[in-house]
Amino acid sequence: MTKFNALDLGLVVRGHGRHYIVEDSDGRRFVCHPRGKKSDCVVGDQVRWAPAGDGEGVIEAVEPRRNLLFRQDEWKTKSFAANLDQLMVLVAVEPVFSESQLTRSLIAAEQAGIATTIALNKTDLPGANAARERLAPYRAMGMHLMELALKADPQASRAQLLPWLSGKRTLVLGPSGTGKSTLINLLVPDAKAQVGDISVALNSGRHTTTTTQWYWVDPAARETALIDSPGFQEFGLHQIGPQELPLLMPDLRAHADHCKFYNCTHQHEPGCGVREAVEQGLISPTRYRIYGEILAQLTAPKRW
Ligand SMILES: Nc1nc2c(ncn2[C@@H]2O[C@H](COP(=O)(O)OP(=O)(O)OP(=O)(O)O)[C@@H](O)[C@H]2O)c(=O)[nH]1
Ligand SMILES: [Zn+2]
Repeated sequence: MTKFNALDLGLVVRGHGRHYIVEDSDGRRFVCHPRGKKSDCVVGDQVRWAPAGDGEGVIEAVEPRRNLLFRQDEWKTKSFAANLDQLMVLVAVEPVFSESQLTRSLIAAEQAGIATTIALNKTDLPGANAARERLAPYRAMGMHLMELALKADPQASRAQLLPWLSGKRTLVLGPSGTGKSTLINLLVPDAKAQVGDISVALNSGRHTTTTTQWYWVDPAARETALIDSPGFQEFGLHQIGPQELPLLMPDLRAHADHCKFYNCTHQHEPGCGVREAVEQGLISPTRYRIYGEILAQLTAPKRW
């Protein structure tokens, strides 16, 4: 309990630098300023806030988060969103996706305790089988996979997506060109309107592709949300300890307890269960290589 409990609860649906768009329980949106550093918030946060007139308000406190998905580059933390029910990592047959970025997203979600699905779009293209093969190790490690053709077969894609999304708050992450706009437009009929006038009023309409966007798939009931996060170049995982890293990769984790040394880094130690599994073809060499790359970053001295 805080002294702010008597205040209204609002949902942060967008951030614009130092101010945020907060939606009240009736779906009205207000431009809010946080009071002090303590109320720094991210999209998806529940906040205690008070109206300040003229469609504006003050955020007094951020409610405790269920989870927070973020990336941690060497010096900078970048939050995607909070209080998520699930994550969709959207990749496509074309452009060919980076397995390193995919793996990094999965590791961050695993650490944050957020259930993840990999969705493969553009399965109508001839490269679909090659993409499926690249995703086979992820399926084998127990990941949930979904196949889509958002543009080529919108009806089937919609029918597949809607029950999975229903009643949930789903963050969509994925590289540029995979079909995120197509996805939003397919499922959110008034997407443009939801990004809305407030952004324009703030003279920050230009930020709409560089800031996380909250969309209601069902604007009347407001129970199903898609959260669209802008693309990124780097996905740092500096929030993760080197020992923790293999435990966040299900395929490595399955073999890590066969190692001779309890603190095995799975790099060059004798009697390493992980390297044995790679040699036996039980762990994908690409995944193992990516593990080594991330580990090197996590154990390197900080650059000054
Ligand atoms: N063949 C095929 N093309 C698709 C499909 N879905 C989307 N595309 C195309 O892929 C391209 C990229 O789609 P967008 O929805 O703009 O992708 P985006 O991820 O929003 O890309 P950015 O705006 O760069 O972030 C467009 O030319 C789409 O028409 C599909 O199911 N099959
Ligand atoms: Zn080992």
